[in-house]
Amino acid sequence: MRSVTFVTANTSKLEEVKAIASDFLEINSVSLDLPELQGEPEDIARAKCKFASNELGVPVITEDTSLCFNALSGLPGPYVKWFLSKIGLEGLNNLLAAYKDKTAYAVCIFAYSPSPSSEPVLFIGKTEGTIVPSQGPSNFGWDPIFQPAGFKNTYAELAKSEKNKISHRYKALEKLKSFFLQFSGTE
Ligand SMILES: O=c1nc[nH]c2c1ncn2[C@H]1C[C@H](O)[C@@H](COP(=O)(O)OP(=O)(O)OP(=O)(O)O)O1
Ligand SMILES: [Mg+2]
Repeated sequence: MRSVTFVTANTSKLEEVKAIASDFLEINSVSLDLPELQGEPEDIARAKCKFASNELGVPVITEDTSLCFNALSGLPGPYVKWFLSKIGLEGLNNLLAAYKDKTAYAVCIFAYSPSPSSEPVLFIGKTEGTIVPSQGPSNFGWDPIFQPAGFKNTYAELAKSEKNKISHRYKALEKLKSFFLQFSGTE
């Protein structure tokens, strides 16, 4: 089985990635607080991966997650971590108070780099949903306020196994899986 190092400081991410990808990937993990640019999510994801690759010199994957509100043209997007830590789940809800449109989408961008000299390859997964008042356990980020389309529950209220079948992270990892299967045995 292919082995990669997932570089992240977020243990909830690591847990989900292991649950979703362990059948096709041997995942080592390193916790580094990777610098994150400002800009488009793809550029942030690429830069994060390059930094990790240069630091470690082994095949790495990194991941950057955005939560995008349609009424706000995609904000807070990749900056949701800072919004969450400053204004919390209620503050995120309040950002939409002036708008009828409460729809949002979660985006996960995995980046893979086999070596420091390689350009990272990106795998993007997106799940549509709605922003709702906090419901369910506050174990992982903005899970209690994101209700995926077609569900009556938030990510936080779904069983982990259910979230992992429909999530932005799952969809991105499916693409990573196809890529690794296509190139199995080569780099
Ligand atoms: O499925 C998710 N469900 C709920 N919340 C989530 C999810 N996935 C990421 N999150 C949170 C974590 C952080 O507040 C922000 C993304 O920021 P992001 O930079 O990608 O994550 P991070 O800094 O925690 O870890 P890392 O070391 O991999 O950069 O959204
Ligand atoms: Mg981060």
